[in-house]
Amino acid sequence: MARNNVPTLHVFPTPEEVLQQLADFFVELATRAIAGHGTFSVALSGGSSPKKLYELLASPAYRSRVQWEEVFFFFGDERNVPPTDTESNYRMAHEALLGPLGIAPTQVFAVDTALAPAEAAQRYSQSITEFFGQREARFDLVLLGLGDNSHTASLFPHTPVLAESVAGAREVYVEEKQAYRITLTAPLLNQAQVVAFLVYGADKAVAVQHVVAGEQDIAQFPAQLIAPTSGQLHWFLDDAAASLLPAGRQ
Ligand SMILES: O=C1O[C@H](COP(=O)(O)O)[C@@H](O)[C@H](O)[C@H]1O
Repeated sequence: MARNNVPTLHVFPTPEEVLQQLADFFVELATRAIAGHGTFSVALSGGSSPKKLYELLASPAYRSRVQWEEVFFFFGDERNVPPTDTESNYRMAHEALLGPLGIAPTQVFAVDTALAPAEAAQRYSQSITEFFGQREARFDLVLLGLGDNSHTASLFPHTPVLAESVAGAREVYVEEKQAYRITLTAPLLNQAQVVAFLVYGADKAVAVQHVVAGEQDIAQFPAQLIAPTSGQLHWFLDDAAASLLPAGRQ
């Protein structure tokens, strides 16, 4: 099946340049959102790629460029581990960004992994709904990464959560990890004003090719589910990750 979801690609020679451009983009979106409606809500990605972005945002060059007390942090997905575990997405974000910036706990919405996965997901959905109140749950920014198997958030290939039609958080058992995860669903991610993927490194090139330019096969390439309903979709890539995209799309 042909696909008509055309994202804006931002491709730079090195990961350092990609990180800087995405940090600038973050500042611009935060400034605009805070000027427009007083707050900036962002769903953070986990894994290893965004750590350097978070460190950059917390660095002297960036920390004074955002009104951090108006920023509210959520997580696109979480591993079913305690927040002290080295696998925890919360722990990584806390060490690289939230802690160094001294973000107040009231501004951070973490998944409660002390609960059973289904209950943790249900409570997380509820916290998101309560945060947005009467408004549609629409993050100002969703940051996403891409696994080399084309998963994003914890939307893994061939998992039942890919068929979820309700905007919220869900638990998912990921066979290849032999573990539960909690993930925001594609309908919720797609309600965002802006979705930005951050992907760098040659080991992601095949996945980028499948997701950005391949035939649609969501079961195999779940990141193809990400197509904001009325928001914008951006991919921040380095040359290596973009190297297999057709000419003219790099
Ligand atoms: O497991 C996860 O993987 C993806 C990609 O992570 P990376 O380590 O390859 O950068 C990430 O976006 C997701 O949040 C995380 O839980």
